[in-house]
Amino acid sequence: MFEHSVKVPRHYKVAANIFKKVATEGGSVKNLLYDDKLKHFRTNVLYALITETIKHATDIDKIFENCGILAKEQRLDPWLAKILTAELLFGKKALPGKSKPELTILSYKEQFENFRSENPDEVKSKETDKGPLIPKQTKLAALALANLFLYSVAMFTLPFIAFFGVRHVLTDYYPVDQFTRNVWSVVSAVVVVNVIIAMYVYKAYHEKEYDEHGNEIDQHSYGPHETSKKPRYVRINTNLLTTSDAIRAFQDEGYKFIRCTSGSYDDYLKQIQGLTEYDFTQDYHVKTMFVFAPGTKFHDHDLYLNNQIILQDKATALAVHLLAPPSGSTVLDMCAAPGMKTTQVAAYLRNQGKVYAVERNDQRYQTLCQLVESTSSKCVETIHKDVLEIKRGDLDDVEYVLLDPSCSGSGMDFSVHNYIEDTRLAKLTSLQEKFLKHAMNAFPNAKRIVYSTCSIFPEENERVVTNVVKTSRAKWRVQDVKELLKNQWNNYGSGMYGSMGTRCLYSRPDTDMTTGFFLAVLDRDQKARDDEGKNLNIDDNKVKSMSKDIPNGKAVHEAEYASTLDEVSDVIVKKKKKKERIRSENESDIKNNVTEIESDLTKGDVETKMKKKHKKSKSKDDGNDQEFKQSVTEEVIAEYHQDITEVDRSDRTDNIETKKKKRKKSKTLEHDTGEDDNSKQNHEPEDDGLEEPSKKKKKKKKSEEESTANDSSVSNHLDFTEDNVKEKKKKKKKNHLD
Ligand SMILES: C[S@@+](CC[C@H](N)C(=O)[O-])C[C@H]1O[C@@H](n2cnc3c(N)ncnc32)[C@H](O)[C@@H]1O
Repeated sequence: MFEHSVKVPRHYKVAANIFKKVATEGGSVKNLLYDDKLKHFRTNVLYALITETIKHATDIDKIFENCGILAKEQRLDPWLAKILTAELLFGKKALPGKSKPELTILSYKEQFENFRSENPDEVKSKETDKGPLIPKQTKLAALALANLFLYSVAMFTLPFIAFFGVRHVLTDYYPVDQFTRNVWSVVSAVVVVNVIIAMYVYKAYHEKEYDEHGNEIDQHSYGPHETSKKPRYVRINTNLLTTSDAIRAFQDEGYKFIRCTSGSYDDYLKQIQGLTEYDFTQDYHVKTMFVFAPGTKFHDHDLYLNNQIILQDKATALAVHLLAPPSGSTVLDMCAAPGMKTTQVAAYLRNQGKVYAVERNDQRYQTLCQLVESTSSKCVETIHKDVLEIKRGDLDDVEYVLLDPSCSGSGMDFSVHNYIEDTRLAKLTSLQEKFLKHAMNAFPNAKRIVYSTCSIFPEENERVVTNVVKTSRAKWRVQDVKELLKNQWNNYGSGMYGSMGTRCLYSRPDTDMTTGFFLAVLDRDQKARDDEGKNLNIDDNKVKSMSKDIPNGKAVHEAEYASTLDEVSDVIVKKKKKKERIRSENESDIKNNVTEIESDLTKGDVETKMKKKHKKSKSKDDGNDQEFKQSVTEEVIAEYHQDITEVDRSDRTDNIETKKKKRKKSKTLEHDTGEDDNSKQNHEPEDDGLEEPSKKKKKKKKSEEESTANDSSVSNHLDFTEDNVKEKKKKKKKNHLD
């Protein structure tokens, strides 16, 4: 049954019109295809279809005559009928749609076939299917050899001609000595040799690439470092176009939609390797993404120019796929420009919710804004800022974090980036760790972080993740992507970094047919989140007010704190004991112990201890030696702060010494500034944060101050405790005066 509403694919109609013009008015197919109206059609597909029809026109006429199809099917356009028949019998051997003309031709298929087999002499088309006498590749090879021959002839003749020519001219026309004559002759020969070499190099540089079938590979349709094997991935911007409309539009242009027939990722990989230039299929994981044959052009395509489709690699799209923020949620893209993932998140959220897209670099920020605007990513709020300056309390509503920091880009083309200086790599990894720590600490309601890079160096990947997660006091867990992708993936992180490494994903050009990419999914431990929430309720405002009074979490120098000396010392002793106990326990218990330690410093405990110590100190303070009291207070408070920091550090499973060394090293490296990295996703230079020393020094100082004040929950806790101590002291002083 045909459906009246189903239209004939547009490229068949266009082909029929051109075929009719060529047949009735004359003219060349190529010229007729150079029509601006056809710019978004795949002209090579149209060309192939029309020439195939012309080639078999006599055979088709005979077949039609024999079947009487045109007499029986009065409403069937004969030109279209011939195009469709050529496609069915000599082209793709199938008709994709369910339009009336297609179904009519299909209903005659058997008769057509019978006639062909019964009249092999009349219909010779099968033989002509064998293709040209000399294959395209052979022609190309012959051309290349001829070129080479030409250059070698030039190389062995022209320098001699130059040498003897100049010598002859100088001898006959210019009275110069023999030495000068020889010099000029040799110079001219050398110049000619170099000119020939330069021409050869220039030609080689601009040489077109051909695939194994001899078809030209369009180098502009790939990214700067993409290999010819990589398919063309097209993401549908579902803010502007539905996937079903996209499928229809591609079909209208002559592409055949190939459905993935089996349930496994491996079968899908086999399938996409066999895609012809006429086919496309849906990506196995990201359902809003379609896969076309390598080299498929889209840069002039209307859908691309209208931002309805985005040319984005599949691997990078996995980051958002695995972040999986539900519609309505709040997402932070920490390093957003040019905005591929930002706009993908917006589409994923169906523009419901919020996406904060942060970018530091001026120019890249402009690009980000443009892409956000043009893709109609309405739920995105762009923020032009260094993301490390966004502090706890600034974006507390963030639930999902996308962290795609600057990296070496080694995944874009291994051959180009397989060498990276150790110092540069160290600088990058130090920054990447800093970003990840910040993602973990500055957004109290964040549930999931996806950390990704387009690097294939484990130092920027598994090592960053394991180093940082180990210090997160069991608050964050690396999720197993194998489970998340239901076992339908093949490349994972290295076991060298333990199970955390193997839970991460790699996407590899040779096996996954994408750019090289890494990603890790980190989920906040639910219990830690609840605890954090409680802490936040208590001290959120206090932290803010204290941060003004107590810059950088340093000790407070108030004289009235004197009488808390002993009390604070008690706390320190207790904390030291706990610290020892924590060290001896295994990793899974660390969280509970830390909570225990923290509870030692809660308001109630401190209050009770203060009351006790107040009595003691009152008797000691009878001498009213305020100066002495003040200096000792300062000493003890400083000791108290140092101790808390120590406990915090020792709680971590990392070796504290190594960590200190690392910190020291990374600080030095930050001062050793490096040049800006070049973005692989955009032509603008990517701000990788490795900038000049003077700027960096200032920024480093600033960010150190901020990170001390904001980075860890311990410093919040510290502020909170100090706040209570201060309050208690005020009360105590008041009582004392009374
Ligand atoms: C790998 S690119 C991000 C690509 C982006 N996620 C996408 O999919 O289109 C890294 C970006 O982070 C930006 N960046 C580097 N340091 C930053 C910082 N401290 N704050 C905000 N953005 C930063 C760089 O300028 C660069 O644009």
